[in-house]
Amino acid sequence: MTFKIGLLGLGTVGAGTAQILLDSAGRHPLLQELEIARVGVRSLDKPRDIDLPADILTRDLESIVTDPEIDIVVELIGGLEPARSLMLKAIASGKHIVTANKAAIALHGAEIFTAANEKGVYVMLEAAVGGGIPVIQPLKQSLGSNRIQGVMGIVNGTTNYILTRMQLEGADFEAVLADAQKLGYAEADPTADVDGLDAADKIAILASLAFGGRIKREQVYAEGIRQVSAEDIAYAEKLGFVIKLLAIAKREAGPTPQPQTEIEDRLQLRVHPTLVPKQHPLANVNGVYNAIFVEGDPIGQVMFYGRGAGAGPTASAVVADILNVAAVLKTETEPIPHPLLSCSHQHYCAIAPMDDVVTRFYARFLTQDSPGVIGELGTIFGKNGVSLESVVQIGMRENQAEIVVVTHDVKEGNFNHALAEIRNLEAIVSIPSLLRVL
Ligand SMILES: NC(=O)C1=CN([C@@H]2O[C@H](COP(=O)(O)OP(=O)(O)OC[C@H]3O[C@@H](n4cnc5c(N)ncnc54)[C@H](OP(=O)(O)O)[C@@H]3O)[C@@H](O)[C@H]2O)C=CC1
Ligand SMILES: N[C@@H](CC=O)C(=O)O
Ligand code: NA
Repeated sequence: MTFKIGLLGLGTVGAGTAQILLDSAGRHPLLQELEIARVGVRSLDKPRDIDLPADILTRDLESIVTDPEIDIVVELIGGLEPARSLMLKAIASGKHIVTANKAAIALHGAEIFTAANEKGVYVMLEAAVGGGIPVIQPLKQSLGSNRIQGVMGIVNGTTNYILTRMQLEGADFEAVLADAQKLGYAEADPTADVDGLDAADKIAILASLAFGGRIKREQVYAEGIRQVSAEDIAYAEKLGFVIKLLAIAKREAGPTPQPQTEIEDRLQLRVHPTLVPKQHPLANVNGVYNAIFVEGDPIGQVMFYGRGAGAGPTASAVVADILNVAAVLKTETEPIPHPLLSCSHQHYCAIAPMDDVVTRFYARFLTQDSPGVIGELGTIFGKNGVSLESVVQIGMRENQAEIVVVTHDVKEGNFNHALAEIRNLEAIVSIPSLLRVL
């Protein structure tokens, strides 16, 4: 039996995928039944390292997604359009989809999965989160018996690379970003990565799978790493933390669900730089590596670690998805959505507003060097129900006292009330940093 693949895109991940498909020796035997039938690209003249017959390349991607010969469309062009329309057209033509496109799935997943379920086809997306790290299928299948309490991860390699170098070299964000761009680790337009938008797409997808409901992408709070300074990294280090961009999806403690009832708990969904205790497993995930830390009942804690990007690792996940679909097509005469491969969520998850999120905070204040400032800060925090874990004044910066505070768990709304009052204190010159603490 041969399964015909229509590959949309022959860039980093597309070429990596083609490379695996053309070199099946020593891999799963089912690979020998996969054939790259057609490849859609933007430019036919571009020199390519991959050896494919010229006549299978085309700029007419619509003709691929409607080609009756094609069984599986592999979307690796990226971006929202025409990726979304091409996937929908492929589904309407009865094709199964494999994609690495977290942006299109995070924003248009509901539309795409509804169409796929109506048509009885699969949409597979292992490569969309954590690149080659198996995390989508584990959430769908291997962890299916668990009640998931939280999913939290370092899911953006670019920002982890930048933060790791800032940590090691004591360098500032802008300098490391410029160097990362020169070395090809960060894209020319780094917005989606450094502003946390890529991580927000990914946590929206993970949360949907972990908590069994749809997520409105605009409800994911996203804060990037531009404001993280060398000073904060140094203070964090002294206090026993490293700073990481974490993507967090957490079930807010609610009543234990009764058998047969839907869980109506709210979710926290947020991406922001976070002070992570050095002994936490995520604190030791460095460079371009990604890791996803899951807590479930009864499994407890489990962490998935590896390369979140790059041609080979990402293509590893793409081809695994193709194999999963091919395996199902081989054994089912009439494809019906396989309950562990398809996505049948209907309801939207309730998301807690950020003001209700309970977390610890790190705040750095520059103040006049006058007596009683620490006392005034303490009084305002206390009045607003913010309990302090530590207050340190290590040094002076340009004739101003630098005071660093770490709170105990506090409702974000209460913390913000306290800050509003603190800003009005005469002795406060500025509040250069506010970061959350794990
Ligand atoms: N790169 C990575 O490490 C990772 C990427 N991803 C995701 O994988 C997907 C692909 O990324 P990547 O391989 O890096 O992207 P590239 O930019 O390297 O490749 C994109 C490919 O799509 C083709 N293409 C783009 N737009 C069109 C269009 N409108 N019509 C026809 N062809 C088009 C390009 O054609 P041409 O070659 O002619 O220019 C190119 O072959 C994205 O969704 C990305 O987010 C996910 C995880 C990691
Ligand atoms: N830009 C992403 C790569 C793909 O998901 C990252 O830096 O992690
Ligand atoms: Na993955």
